[in-house]
Amino acid sequence: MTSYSSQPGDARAYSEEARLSVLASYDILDTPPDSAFDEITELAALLCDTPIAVINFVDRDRQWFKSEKGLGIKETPRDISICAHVILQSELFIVPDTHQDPRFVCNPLVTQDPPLRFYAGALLNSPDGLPLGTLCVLDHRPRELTEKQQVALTTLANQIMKNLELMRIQQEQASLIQQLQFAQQELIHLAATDPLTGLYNRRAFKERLSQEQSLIQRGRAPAALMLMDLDNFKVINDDFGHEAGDKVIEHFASVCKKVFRQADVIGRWGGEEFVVLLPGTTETDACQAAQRLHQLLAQNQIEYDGNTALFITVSIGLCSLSKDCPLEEALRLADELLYQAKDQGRNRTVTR
Ligand SMILES: Nc1nc2c(ncn2[C@@H]2O[C@H](COP(=O)(O)OP(=O)(O)OP(=O)(O)O)[C@@H](O)[C@H]2O)c(=O)[nH]1
Repeated sequence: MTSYSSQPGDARAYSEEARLSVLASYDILDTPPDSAFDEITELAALLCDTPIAVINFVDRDRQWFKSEKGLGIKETPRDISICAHVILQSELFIVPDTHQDPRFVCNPLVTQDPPLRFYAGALLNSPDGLPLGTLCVLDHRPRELTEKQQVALTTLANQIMKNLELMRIQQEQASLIQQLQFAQQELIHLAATDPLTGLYNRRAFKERLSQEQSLIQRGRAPAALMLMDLDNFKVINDDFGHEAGDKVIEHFASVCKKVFRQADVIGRWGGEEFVVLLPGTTETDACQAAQRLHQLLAQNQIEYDGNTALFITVSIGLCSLSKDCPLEEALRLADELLYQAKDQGRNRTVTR
């Protein structure tokens, strides 16, 4: 770690890495112009009666100007920065005539035409005392600042830091609000999701179903509704254990996700019972989707425990959700049709 100290005898000593890390925490470097800062440079130039005023931050290898009046550049290398000297001081830094100061007489900003002859910089100190940059005023002629002008420059520098602090707090608040919104979305998602399958849970599915019914009552095309129950599921649990049963449920959910369309809503009704809402779908079309599901289940075995292959089948009751057959009636009907499918030997879809 580099430890910078100003001139021998100057008390100011700090870790340059710590200073740079505090500067980075304000996230101010390379930000667009901001009238809140431009107004301060304007005021500094006015109060100190100088043609040039600058708010700058001293980065690792450069000084970057957040706001400048009368200079016409956005940054300079740090090695020709006068402000880089200021951050090694603890007071207001004034160079009445750069031509008389051996530290700056060869500085390109001083030898250029027109030269910078006068410099006064007030430190921008972080709350824990680390110098981040300066508010400085410059002139093309040698001169002094009155005591009042010195107080004004220092006060404006303090105002800049208060402004920066406020901006940082606002950024932190915005980021906290974003995190809260994200967590809220996550909670809403979790509250609506069955943890084992990632499908809608019964409560969320019912809510979606009611929405669909309201839309249908207002003229939207009827939807199809399927109630599905895995066949002889108890045997799987009994023969292979609950873990195998859970694996089967996950497998069934993933096959459903492949079979049904994006617009269809698949839910876990409870245990080994599932529901699907197919908006704007006729019973005939829904029946074809159900047949695809039966086929895909027949074609895809479930590998369990390395050497066990399980096949599953499902029984389905399928009906329409329409103006004439509202929600509760449709659910009752689908349940009745599902039982018929079981009675007729399972692994089938029964419609009215
Ligand atoms: N592993 C596991 N088993 C579950 C879960 N939910 C319900 N079950 C079990 O699923 C089995 C359902 O059995 P039954 O209602 O007799 O139905 P079935 O064996 O599928 O027979 P049919 O429906 O007549 O074909 C019960 O043993 C439940 O304990 C679950 O989340 N995981």
